[in-house]
Amino acid sequence: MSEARAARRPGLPSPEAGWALFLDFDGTLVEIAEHPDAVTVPDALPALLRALVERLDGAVAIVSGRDLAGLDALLDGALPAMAGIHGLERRDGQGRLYRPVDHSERFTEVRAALHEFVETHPGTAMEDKGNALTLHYRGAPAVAEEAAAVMRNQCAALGEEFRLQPGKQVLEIRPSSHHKGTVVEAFMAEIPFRGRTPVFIGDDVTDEDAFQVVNTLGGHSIRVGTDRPTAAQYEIESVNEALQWLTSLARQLTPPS
Ligand SMILES: O=P(O)(O)OC[C@H]1O[C@H](O[C@H]2O[C@H](CO)[C@@H](O)[C@H](O)[C@H]2O)[C@H](O)[C@@H](O)[C@@H]1O
Repeated sequence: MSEARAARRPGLPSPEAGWALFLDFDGTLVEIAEHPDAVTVPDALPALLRALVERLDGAVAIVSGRDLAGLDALLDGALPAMAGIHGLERRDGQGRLYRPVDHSERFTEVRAALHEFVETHPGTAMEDKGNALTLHYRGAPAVAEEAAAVMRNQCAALGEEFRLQPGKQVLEIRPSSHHKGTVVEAFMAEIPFRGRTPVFIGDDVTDEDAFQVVNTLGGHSIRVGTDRPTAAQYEIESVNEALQWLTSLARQLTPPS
């Protein structure tokens, strides 16, 4: 999906008990760090997420590019509903796991090429998620164009079933079949999300697919960051602002009696 600019709305939407809340992870709930393993999860975050799950009758999901195992470890298993690798793995509100495709065997040559690239380009790193291969260059920003050329060539060799997903100093090759927009659609077709108003908060290019689906469904899309055009209807400045808003949301929604 392309990045369309949405009509910007002032402030943020007023909390409603009928919301279904979808949250990106890196750059939204935690600050970006030098390396994926170096993120600091705020001490209060797992408890905040559990409170939101309680207040919204379970209709809260993390929708991330990371894998589920990594997210569970970072968030102390706070949430039943989560999607990892941009929807290539998904756990529903009842804890059922979906892994709709398994293309990991298709990556043998790409894996080898990326191993060679990171060995010869200090500061770069490869993240192997099985169904997606990620090349990080935050530690070597000067190689951005070279990294992009390698990833473009490798992705093209795999064919149209695969797409190259850029992100914050990261490039990822993954199947085109699933993205954050299809994740939101899948959750919204199921209890406890069905019939609610979707609200998505994210920061990166990969979140644009979800913003567009949420806009189409009559929900609220919120981007963390103001540095580029976005399909999101609302913008906030920072992770800190996102966490403060979520904290006030949990306070304003009535706890079950
Ligand atoms: O969809 P998200 O939850 O935002 O995940 C997107 C990617 O996040 C991670 O990479 C990003 O965060 C790292 C830690 O702050 C940072 O070092 C890196 O430069 C960022 O691109 C994660 O490692 C990726 O697998 C996710 O796809």
